[in-house]
Parts: sequence; C-alpha cells; structure tokens
Amino acid sequence: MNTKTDPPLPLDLVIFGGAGDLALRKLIPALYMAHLHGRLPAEARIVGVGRQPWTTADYAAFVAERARPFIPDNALDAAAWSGFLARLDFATVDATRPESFTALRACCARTAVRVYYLATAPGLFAPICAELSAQGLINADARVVLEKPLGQDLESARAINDEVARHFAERQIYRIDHYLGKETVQNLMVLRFGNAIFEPLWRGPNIRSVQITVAESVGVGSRAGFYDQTGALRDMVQNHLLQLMCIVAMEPPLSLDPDDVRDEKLKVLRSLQPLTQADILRDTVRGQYAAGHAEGQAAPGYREEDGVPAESQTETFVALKAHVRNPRWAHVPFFLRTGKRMPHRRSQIIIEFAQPPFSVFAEQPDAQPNRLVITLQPEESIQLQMMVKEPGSGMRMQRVDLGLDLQSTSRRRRAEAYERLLMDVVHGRLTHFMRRDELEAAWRWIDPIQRGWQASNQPARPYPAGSWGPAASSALMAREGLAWFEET
Ligand SMILES: NC(=O)C1=CN([C@@H]2O[C@H](COP(=O)(O)OP(=O)(O)OC[C@H]3O[C@@H](n4cnc5c(N)ncnc54)[C@H](OP(=O)(O)O)[C@@H]3O)[C@@H](O)[C@H]2O)C=CC1
Ligand SMILES: O=C1O[C@H](COP(=O)(O)O)[C@@H](O)[C@H](O)[C@H]1O
Repeated sequence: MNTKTDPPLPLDLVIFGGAGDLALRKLIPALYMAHLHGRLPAEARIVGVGRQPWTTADYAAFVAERARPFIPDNALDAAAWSGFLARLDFATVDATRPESFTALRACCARTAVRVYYLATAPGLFAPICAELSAQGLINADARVVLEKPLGQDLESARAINDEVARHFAERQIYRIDHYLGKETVQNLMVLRFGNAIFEPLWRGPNIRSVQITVAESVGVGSRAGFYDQTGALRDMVQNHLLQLMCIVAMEPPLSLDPDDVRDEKLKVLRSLQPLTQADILRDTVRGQYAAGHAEGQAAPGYREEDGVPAESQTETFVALKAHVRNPRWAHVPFFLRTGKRMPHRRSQIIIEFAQPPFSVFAEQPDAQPNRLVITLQPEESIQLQMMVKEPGSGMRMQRVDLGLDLQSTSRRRRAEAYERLLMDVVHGRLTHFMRRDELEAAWRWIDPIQRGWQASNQPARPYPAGSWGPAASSALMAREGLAWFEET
C-alpha cells in the first residue's frame, strides 16, 4: 500500500504483546476509538499475538474485561464495542520459538496490508522480524511499528536498527514517540510556521531562553522492572524532550513530507553542543523522589516502591541546560526538565523573550519579560504574557496574559496520540515518526551524559514527592538570572 489515502486492501494489524500493558491501556482503546469514529478501514482486523494457548474468543473476552476500563465512559457504545471485538483475532506465538510462527502465518493467510506493532521488549525485535521474514509475512506493503525504548544507548540502538533493516526498508519502519502524536505538539508546527508574527522573532537575541518541562505527578507505578534499568534521562529526555526541542528549534521544513521535516529535526540534534564532563557536573541535575505528598496523599519514596532496589540510584528527575550551535540559537540556553512525582502533571514550553534593548520602563520593579507559554497537557493552551499600563495616574506597568484555550477553539474531536499515530501508520504517513538517523543522533548526545554521571559516581539528589525537584535544579536557572516557570 503506497497510497496516502484510504488503504485499498484489507488491513491486518498484528500486535506482538497483544495482551501486555501497553496494548491494553493504550493500543486497544485507541483502535476502538478509531473504530467508533469510522476511521478503521471496514476490512481491518486486529490480531493479538502472545504465548497464551487462547482461541480468538478467549482473547476477545480478555480484551473485553481488561481493556474496557481504559475507554472513556462517554465513548462506550455497546454496539460499537461488540463490532470492535468482532475484529479481533489471536495467534499463539512465542517469539523465541521460530516454529510457533506458523500459527501467525495461518492466521494471516488472506491478502492484506500487514502492520506489525512490536509492543514487546526490544530484545525481541530481531527474532520477530527474522521470523516474519522467514515465514514470507513481509512484502512491500508491510510495515513495522517499533515501541520505545529503542535501545539503552547508541550502540544497542544501532544493533536493533541493523537487525530490523535486514527485513524492512526504512520507509516501512515507524519508530513511535507518542509525544509526536499529541495534538498540541503537532500544533506547535502550525504556530511557528503558519503565522507571520512569531517566526521573525523566533531566534536569538530576541529570545533570552527556552524552557521545556514535562512534569508527571505519578510515580513509577507498576513499571519498576523497566524503569529502574532506564531512568528519566533515557525514558523521557532522549526521546520526548529532545523531540519537543527539535520542533521548537528547527528551521522551516521545505514541506510536510516526512523527510523534509525529519531532515530539519536531525539538523537540530546534530547541532546540539556535546556536554563535557565539566558541563555535566555543572549543567545537569539528577534527582530521585523521596517520600512526600503527591496529589493530596502521602506518597512513598522511589526506593520504597514495589520492585525498586533499596539502594537504587536511578534518577526519576533530570534538569539540564543545552545549546544548539547554529546562527539562529547562538547564546540561547535551552533548559529541559522532567520528573516523576512532581506537584502536577504539566508539560509546557516557555519561550522567554529578551527585554527591549532600551526602555524607559526598565527600572520599574514590575517589569517582566514577554513570555510565550505553550501548555501541551493536561489542558492545551497558548498564553502570551505582555506588559501594559496599570490603570490610574502614573506610568506603572502590569502584566496581562493573552490566552487561547485550544480546546474551545474547535468542536472537532481531539484524538489521543496513539490513535492519531496508529492511523498514520495505517495510511502510510511517516512524518510524525523518528527516522533512524534522528534516533541515533539523539543517543549520540545522551550517551556522554549517562557515562559522565556514572564516572562522577555522585548519587541522585533526593527531592520530596510533590515538589519541583532538587534545589540544584533552581540553582541551574538562577546562575543565568532565570527561574523555572511554575505558575499554576
Ligand atoms: N506500558 C507502557 O505504558 C509503555 C510501554 N512501552 C514499551 O512497550 C513495550 C511493552 O511494554 P508493556 O506492554 O508495558 O510490557 P508488558 O510486560 O505488559 O508486555 C510485554 C508483552 O511482551 C510479550 N512477550 C514477552 N516475551 C514474549 C515472547 N517470547 N514471545 C511473544 N511475546 C512475548 C508478552 O506476551 P505474553 O502475553 O505472552 O506474556 C507481553 O504481552 C516495552 O518495550 C515498553 O518499554 C513504551 C511506552 C509506554
Ligand atoms: O514514554 C513514557 O511516557 C510517559 C508519559 O507520557 P504522557 O503521555 O502521560 O505524558 C511516562 O510516564 C513513561 O515513564 C514513559 O515511558
């Protein structure tokens, strides 16, 4: 299927890890929503793959019980739900046992476009791709979706990419970063390149600094086994935060074609100033949450969470300063911050503009820089902070915020990120997926930080659950005469 419109062929969406957490919490609900709103092709089938000796009916019953709680109540429609369950099929396959793939081949006998979603640990990507190939299940129309984390470092990411590339061409590979599927993240491109007013100012020295915060109020939850081996730098910064930074910093792409957009993002990643060991010690902060209060309740420290080793040094918080070495961004610091168990779930990008070069109001105590505050979640909004005259005699200034609530600008349904990205895969749209060179460039910048932390042997700094991270994170900004934007 090379068309970018509706697929002309039936579709088999095969989910390896079809009974896993990601499938139940995100993929199945997203596919149900697509079905409910008529976005799934009529002849689309969803084939769950796992090791259980299940029939199709067993899998449908499992999905009905375990995935249903993750569908919003107002979207549950009995007829649509049973129509959706009727699309399910199941194949019993153990990815480490090649002979078991015959069950999948039997299940995928019809002529169809096949999408293989690998919702398993990345260690299984190579054997799965090899066996799909050996069974003749990969043709020119097939595509494969790779979940993050794609490796633990550059070397392992390259090894996975090499293995997958033996069986799929790059145009068939969809490396998912679900932040690229979020409505507001896609909207950032329109904000920047669809308006005349921002782009001329969107550069140093007009911009004093850029902040990107992805704060989560939740803790590690049930994923300690994965998270403790990974940490916030590799779980969040290597992918989501660097991708957000790319969209903020990239040059205008020639078009929305996948390679035009990805070429520009790649240039940003390649322009990132590598951090030396001295930079790492000065300009990065690793934190780990200790016991505290979150969402109105007492919350345990990270090391008290189920499955976390008592001596764990894994970071649940990262703040760092980065520089993009190109004419647009010379001398503009980018501050990235992410953490679990922070006071609120909030993802924001703050563009702080420079003060006017000369102003008769510069000495006023109320003078504040203009800021563009782009809130990605939980609500979606854009706010431009400006100074105006305080009413009354005299010429004092006060701040006013020009606000745009993006949810109220359109009555059209806003699909969740996974639904949007899954539909992109179905329709062969690669723009919002990472290309191999982008992913590897991100690891190339991240690896020295990870190694630098190990070499320094410094423990992660504790911060109380429900706080904005260790004090060193505020100090990182204060050294530049700046502060994190933490207004509610
Ligand atoms: N959960 C999440 O929110 C997110 C997860 N991810 C990533 O997605 C991937 C899956 O995560 P998650 O769903 O949480 O993990 P789970 O442990 O819940 O699921 C893993 C799945 O892998 C399958 N599996 C394991 N071994 C084999 C095998 N030998 N043959 C066939 N299938 C096998 C399991 O199948 P079986 O049913 O047979 O046990 C299971 O369904 C991971 O790489 C994770 O990092 C990424 C972003 C978010
Ligand atoms: O990829 C991941 O993202 C989630 C946060 O996603 P969001 O859409 O809820 O902001 C994070 O909790 C998880 O650790 C990470 O693997």
